[in-house]
Amino acid sequence: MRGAARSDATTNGAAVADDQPILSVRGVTVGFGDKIVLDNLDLDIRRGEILGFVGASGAGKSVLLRTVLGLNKKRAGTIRLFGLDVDEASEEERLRMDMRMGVLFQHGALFSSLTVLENIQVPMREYLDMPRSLMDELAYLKLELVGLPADAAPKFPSELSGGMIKRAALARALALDPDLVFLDEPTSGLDPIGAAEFDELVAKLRDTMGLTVYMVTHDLDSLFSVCDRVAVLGKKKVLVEGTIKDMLASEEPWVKSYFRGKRARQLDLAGRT
Ligand SMILES: Nc1ncnc2c1ncn2[C@@H]1O[C@H](COP(=O)(O)OP(=O)(O)OP(=O)(O)O)[C@@H](O)[C@H]1O
Repeated sequence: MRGAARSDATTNGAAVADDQPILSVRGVTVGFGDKIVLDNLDLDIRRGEILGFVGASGAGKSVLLRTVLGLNKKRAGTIRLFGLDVDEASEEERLRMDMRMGVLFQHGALFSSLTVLENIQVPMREYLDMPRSLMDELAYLKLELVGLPADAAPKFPSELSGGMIKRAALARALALDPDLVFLDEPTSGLDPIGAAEFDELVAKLRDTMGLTVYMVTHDLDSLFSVCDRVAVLGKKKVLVEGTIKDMLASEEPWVKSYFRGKRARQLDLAGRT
């Protein structure tokens, strides 16, 4: 793991030791009506790692993400974030947890009626009470962090390329200096060069800021180039988890066809490990 390990004097009073998962999901069941989407699912994310989360379309990757973020209700199980059980957290603790997480959603990445600068400032306005000039200064720093020029600040999302939109959305996800970021299909819709550049940026941020990254992706290149570990969702659970080498060695049918199937062979990914 390349990420910077550090002990965690947290702002919510819950100390997470370096070797403890930053996110721990145990026995989580989620359903809608009589349809069970996730059944008794377990998952851990370790501090400083980039975890790639994959699975067939409709397997429930977004449902799990939304459940972790508190946007979907679970029927059973526990979710611990930063060492705290989310169900036992006080309102104030929950707020502080929220401030330590950044999210880049697959769709609706930016508010179309706000400029890039205003988009980045949305979480600042929501959670922090600071003067406008300081917010501007911080937002420009975030722009620089994600490799966007300062002249992107006054632009509206419709004036940006797909790659710039992803970067601006990442800048917004980083607005509050989170410890943990969730990226839902961050490279979808980007050309291969744009996608590779975005992957490099994510790895650089993890290395320099010690970020922990939970990345939902279908992008085999991302999985091979930046993810430390991969978790595969199937049959309503995490079917297999481990390194890319573990994925390449797995005989689980979906994992085998995904990582050693035609597309993977075309990309000659196995040769890169
Ligand atoms: N609010 C909801 N109400 C009812 N069913 C839902 C709801 N949200 C998700 N589902 C269902 O849960 C299942 C899993 O959906 P989800 O969006 O998590 O899949 P996914 O793995 O993220 O797929 P993709 O890779 O295509 O984005 C789907 O069958 C979906 O229709």
